[in-house]
Amino acid sequence: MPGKKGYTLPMQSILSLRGVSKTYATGHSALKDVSLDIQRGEIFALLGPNGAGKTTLISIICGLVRPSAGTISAGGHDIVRDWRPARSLIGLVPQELTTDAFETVLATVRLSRGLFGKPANPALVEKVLRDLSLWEKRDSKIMTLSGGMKRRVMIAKALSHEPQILFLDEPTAGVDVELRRDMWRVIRELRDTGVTIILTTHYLEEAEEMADRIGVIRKGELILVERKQDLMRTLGRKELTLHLARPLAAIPPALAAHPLTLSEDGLRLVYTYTSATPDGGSDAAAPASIAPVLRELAAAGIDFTDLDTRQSSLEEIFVGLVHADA
Ligand SMILES: Nc1ncnc2c1ncn2[C@@H]1O[C@H](COP(=O)(O)OP(=O)(O)OP(=O)(O)O)[C@@H](O)[C@H]1O
Repeated sequence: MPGKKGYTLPMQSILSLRGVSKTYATGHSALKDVSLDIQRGEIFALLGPNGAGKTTLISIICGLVRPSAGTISAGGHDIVRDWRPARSLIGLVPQELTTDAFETVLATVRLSRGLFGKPANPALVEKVLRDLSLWEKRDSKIMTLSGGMKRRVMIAKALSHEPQILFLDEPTAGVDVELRRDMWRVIRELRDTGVTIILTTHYLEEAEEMADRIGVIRKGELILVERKQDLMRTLGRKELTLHLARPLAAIPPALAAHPLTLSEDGLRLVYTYTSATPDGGSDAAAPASIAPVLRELAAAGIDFTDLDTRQSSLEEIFVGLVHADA
């Protein structure tokens, strides 16, 4: 994040990747020269189509897969040279449930803490379970829990050793809408306690709803990292639809310079524009960009009875990015 004088403030970055690449034994190049800084306390969403390299990236950071090149530091510790302190800062909630189904909630979360070599801390385990609304279920066997509860157990396990950075790999895959909202609330609350969150998701709505910043990965390359608002503002397109008072046979030549399309029945004119301003400034300037076309419509004698506007969703932006020259 640029400081007042425009230089970066390394103190704020809790995770730092430099030139990370991974070529699997098959010769497949799954990650190509990825550099990224994650700021303390942010929610970062990593988006990419299937096979883009998201799980590979997370697995490398969590020490499960060795990078072929590059360096990664967590909290200032190199994850290879200094793996123990680096690893203790990181919690991982994997896609698959890997917990023993016959174990109770409490036992499995306690055990996870022990696996990290941390001394028993019943008060902390209780707090984690309470925060995730699992305390009432502490003596239930995992297999008796609902899908949403099982996911919470996975989060509780990852939090049991007090990580500062939490990776969530597809936290709401296959979860119904209500549970997804519930999970979003849980994740936000975690962030509010100071945990830095990095999540991968196929649900664009999830990134749109939750993320402070978004990284898009395609074929192993991190093709874009942006604050969500900036992404939506600079790549988002707006559409102004004018409902005409009288049908038009064609767009008058005087208006040919504008990006206008006419519906087949000649009753709707659609004007597409971006809301970005030349200086990357605020949206306040955006409506000005429709003024000239409205003036010229009036001058051409085209009346309209109604108008509406819509802004593209993150989904549309993402599809555009991932499929551009793919
Ligand atoms: N152990 C491995 N050996 C060889 N190739 C692998 C291995 N693991 C992953 N790959 C390949 O690397 C590429 C990236 O896989 P990865 O699992 O990181 O993608 P992803 O973005 O997480 O996808 P998804 O969204 O489907 O989980 C894929 O082409 C995959 O087939």
